[in-house]
Amino acid sequence: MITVIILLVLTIFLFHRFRTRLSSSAAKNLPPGALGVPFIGQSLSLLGAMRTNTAEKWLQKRVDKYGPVSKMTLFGKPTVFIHGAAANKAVVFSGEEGTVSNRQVESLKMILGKRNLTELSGEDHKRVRGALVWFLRPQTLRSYVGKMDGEVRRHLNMYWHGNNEVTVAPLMKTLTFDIICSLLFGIEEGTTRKSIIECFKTMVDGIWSIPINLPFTRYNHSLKASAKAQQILKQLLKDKAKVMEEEKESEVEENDKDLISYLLRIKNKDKEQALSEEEIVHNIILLMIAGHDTTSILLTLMLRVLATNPTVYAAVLQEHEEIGRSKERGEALTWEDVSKMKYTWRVAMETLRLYPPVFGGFRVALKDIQLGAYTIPKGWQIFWAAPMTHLDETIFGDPQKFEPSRFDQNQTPIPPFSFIAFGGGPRICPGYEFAKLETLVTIHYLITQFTWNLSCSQDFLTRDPTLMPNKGLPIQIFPKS
Ligand code: HEM
Repeated sequence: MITVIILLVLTIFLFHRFRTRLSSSAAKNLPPGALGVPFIGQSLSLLGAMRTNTAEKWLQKRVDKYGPVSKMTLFGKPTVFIHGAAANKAVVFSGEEGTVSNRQVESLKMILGKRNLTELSGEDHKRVRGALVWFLRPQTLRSYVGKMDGEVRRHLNMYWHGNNEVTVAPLMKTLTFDIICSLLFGIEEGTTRKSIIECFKTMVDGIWSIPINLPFTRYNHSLKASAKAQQILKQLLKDKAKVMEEEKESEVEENDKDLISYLLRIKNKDKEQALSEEEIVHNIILLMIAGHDTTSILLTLMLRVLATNPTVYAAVLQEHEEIGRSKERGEALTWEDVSKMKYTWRVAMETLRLYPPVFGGFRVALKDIQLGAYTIPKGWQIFWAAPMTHLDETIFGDPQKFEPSRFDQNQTPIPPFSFIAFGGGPRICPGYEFAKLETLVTIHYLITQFTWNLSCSQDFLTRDPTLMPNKGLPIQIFPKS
């Protein structure tokens, strides 16, 4: 009974807020499309389509009916959906201060924490992003290749060798989570890592959900998991700060610093800690989610592509066998070895074109924006979706064909604002180089140590909320001698 009353009051309140906001936009030339039931609008229908991996078709229907710009209601907010390179340029890639800002769905903000990078704008965004980008740049990553190499080999010895069949998706999640924990945060194997992993599994579940905080909702479970993860991370920060206090500056080896120590150490011009404790914790959570739930999907889908495309498999294998021949047995890969894996990276990019792990994202209009004949009113949410542009046959001819040569820089370059698996503009993914290194090192050891066959006859993709083969991609594996 109490639940019903709460829901009723919530609905009346939201309906009122929604009506007030809409009436101020009435005079403008709004894009076509219906806003639907207040607050809910098209959210459930889109979420349903995502779960059955038919969201592209769902959006294509809108594009066919209304054109590339249309309005709807998503996750409680009036929203304009945009499609195509021109709209991507105007919104996703727009660096113009004061026109658009990033906007994540309410559930993401509350689960990741309100000081996470995707919620910050202006100077705050530059300050925090600058700190993360410094740590994720190639010059810093170079010194991590050996450690990453060690993590991948340890993982294969623990979870792959000695088995005839494995399920790829959960293993790739474990691997990428372990790499992030160890390389970025200095959280090595043990109880802290285990408790954090458990929290993250639950957190991810509620990220794209309707933000109704009642005991039975996914959103509620995710919020609780987030609170627990934040507690663990705050304690970790305290422990690191204590160690740093005791450490003499001369003992701080540049390469031994993990991202947390680095973030605790950087100072602003007044010689105060540049990032608050809350900002560090919220951004560790962001990096853990953004960094492992994306690359793990890419790796899973690459294994699927390699299992079903013998020509691509043979070319990738050749590239890695050549690199392997120049190494002593057991010798770790170097930055130079990884930079030779050009064809493999094209295969990764083509995989991301067809199956972008991040379906799309949100921005918010900071003032009225004119897009073609339509106005996007100030305060409205803007929704962009990567697969729509990636499957546009005017940009990528024969778009369903798997063709890594599209990403060969010596051939015709990809038109600007058309490949958006990593987003674009001032928000473009800062983890690109990290993801690239991790993907290439992992594929090297997988393809030189194993062959594999898909063992699930009815294999298809779902999005719940992230892209995934329905059964997690079980495969039979055969170690090479
Ligand atoms: C295949 C792997 C990955 C893909 C496809 C991917 C994709 C994306 C996309 C689409 C965005 C949104 C960009 C926008 O709004 O314009 C994003 C943002 C972000 N990604 Fe990644 N990502 C990947 C790996 C990583 C990794 C490994 C990390 C960290 C180690 C990372 C950290 C971030 C962060 C911090 C943001 C927020 C940037 C901001 O708001 O300024 N990502 N990523």
